[in-house]
Amino acid sequence: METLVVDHPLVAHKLTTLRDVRTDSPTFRRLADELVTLLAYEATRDVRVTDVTVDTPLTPTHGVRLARPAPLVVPILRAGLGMLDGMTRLLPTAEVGFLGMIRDESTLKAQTYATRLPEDLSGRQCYVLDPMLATGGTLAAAINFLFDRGARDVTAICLLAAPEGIAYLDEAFRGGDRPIRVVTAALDERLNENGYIVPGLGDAGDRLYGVV
Ligand SMILES: O=P(O)(O)OC[C@H]1O[C@H](OP(=O)(O)OP(=O)(O)O)[C@H](O)[C@@H]1O
Ligand SMILES: O=c1cc[nH]c(=O)[nH]1
Ligand SMILES: [Mg+2]
Repeated sequence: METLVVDHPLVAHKLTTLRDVRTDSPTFRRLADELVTLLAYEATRDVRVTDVTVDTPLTPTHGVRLARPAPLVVPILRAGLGMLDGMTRLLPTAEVGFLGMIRDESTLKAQTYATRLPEDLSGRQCYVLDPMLATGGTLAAAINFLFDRGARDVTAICLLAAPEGIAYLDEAFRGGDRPIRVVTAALDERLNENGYIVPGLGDAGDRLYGVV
């Protein structure tokens, strides 16, 4: 598994305000949206393209367009929804599938409450969106859903990741024949006793959408 921590002053600047406990929901939503676009620029570095010819006003020239089938973007509800617009702005031809997952806060195990994905993902490049990679249980389950349907490779875009979650994914998918990448704005210190990322930013879903 490959992990890329995007090292860029604009990313660090926006992440600092995102972490700030005084940042309100509207600002948090805007920053999450902006951050995902910056992370997506790096995350899509290997997106498949096909060669084309295009006519400029002066002459035909070579170019590329996104290959078919189009990539699939999969936000993990609820918090991952806050990253969808920022991603599709960069990849407008992508299709979108949905996974609804919630972590049981006493066992820290992920439960799936909604699945809306294409049946056949053979050969598809997939981009999973979830702001928080904590224990890694949620993302591992999501990646298994995609691989079970034939996805070719999976890139997860996370605003924050914990070392424990990276290690869990590395172990869970070791020796697999399909690539996995995690692109994140920061690799934080650790998980606390409640499974929250430290220093983190708290509960991403609650900060985006309120406590429900
Ligand atoms: O790596 P893990 O330990 O599995 O934890 C990470 C998950 O926890 C959060 O979702 P949550 O369960 O709070 O659901 P929500 O998006 O509805 O708030 C987060 O958005 C991830 O999906
Ligand atoms: O720190 C964390 C861990 C899991 N989910 C969150 O929203 N935040
Ligand atoms: Mg939550």
